[in-house]
Amino acid sequence: MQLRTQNIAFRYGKEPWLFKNVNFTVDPGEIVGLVGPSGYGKTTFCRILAGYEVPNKGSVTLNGRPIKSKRKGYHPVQLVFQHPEKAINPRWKMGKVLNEGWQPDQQLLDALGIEEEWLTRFPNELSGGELQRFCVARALGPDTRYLIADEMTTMLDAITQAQIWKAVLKIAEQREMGIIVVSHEVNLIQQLCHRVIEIDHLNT
Ligand SMILES: Nc1ncnc2c1ncn2[C@@H]1O[C@H](COP(=O)(O)OP(=O)(O)OP(=O)(O)O)[C@@H](O)[C@H]1O
Repeated sequence: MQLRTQNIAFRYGKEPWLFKNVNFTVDPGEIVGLVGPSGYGKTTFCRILAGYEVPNKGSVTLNGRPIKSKRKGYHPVQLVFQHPEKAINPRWKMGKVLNEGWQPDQQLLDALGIEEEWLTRFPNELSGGELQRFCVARALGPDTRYLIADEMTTMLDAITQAQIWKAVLKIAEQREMGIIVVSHEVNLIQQLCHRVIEIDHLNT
């Protein structure tokens, strides 16, 4: 199930083009780094892959079929970004947040260090790192074929970062899930990725 963009171009409204003619592929089980200066469109590109934005031109396909919009059911390309507090309904208790798209099993909760007592709390009663574990669990449903980690662990301490990546990599290997890692942390990218693409080079 290859994830592929063909000749995609995108701009916000009448702003200048952020990118044009982008051809990009990720294979199942592959871990690809996406790096580049701030403001060059990495997050926007990820949002297109995950169906949150529609490109002005070109197509995004999974296994040769056009990818559906985020609004229509569980999306096979899941995006986890830097700010979990913006991705979680503040009025829901964490148990409900966790089971929004699927029901993660105890093994995954343990691997991500999610504690039972957190499930009855509201999001504002947890730390950013604790909340991010829920966002990761939520994104790892059985129908996830690709995970996009957009600065996913940037705000976390080294131990939490390692714990989360260990759990994610194990699942990715078991399921042949592809991962796109966006990060400004060179060490993290070097450690995790099979290949690295610079956003500048997406256009060439
Ligand atoms: N909703 C929006 N409407 C208009 N312009 C936007 C919108 N979202 C982002 N932009 C602009 O598009 C450009 C690319 O933003 P994007 O967040 O994709 O970059 P990035 O490479 O991920 O940056 P960073 O590394 O800082 O996260 C920026 O100039 C940004 O200001």
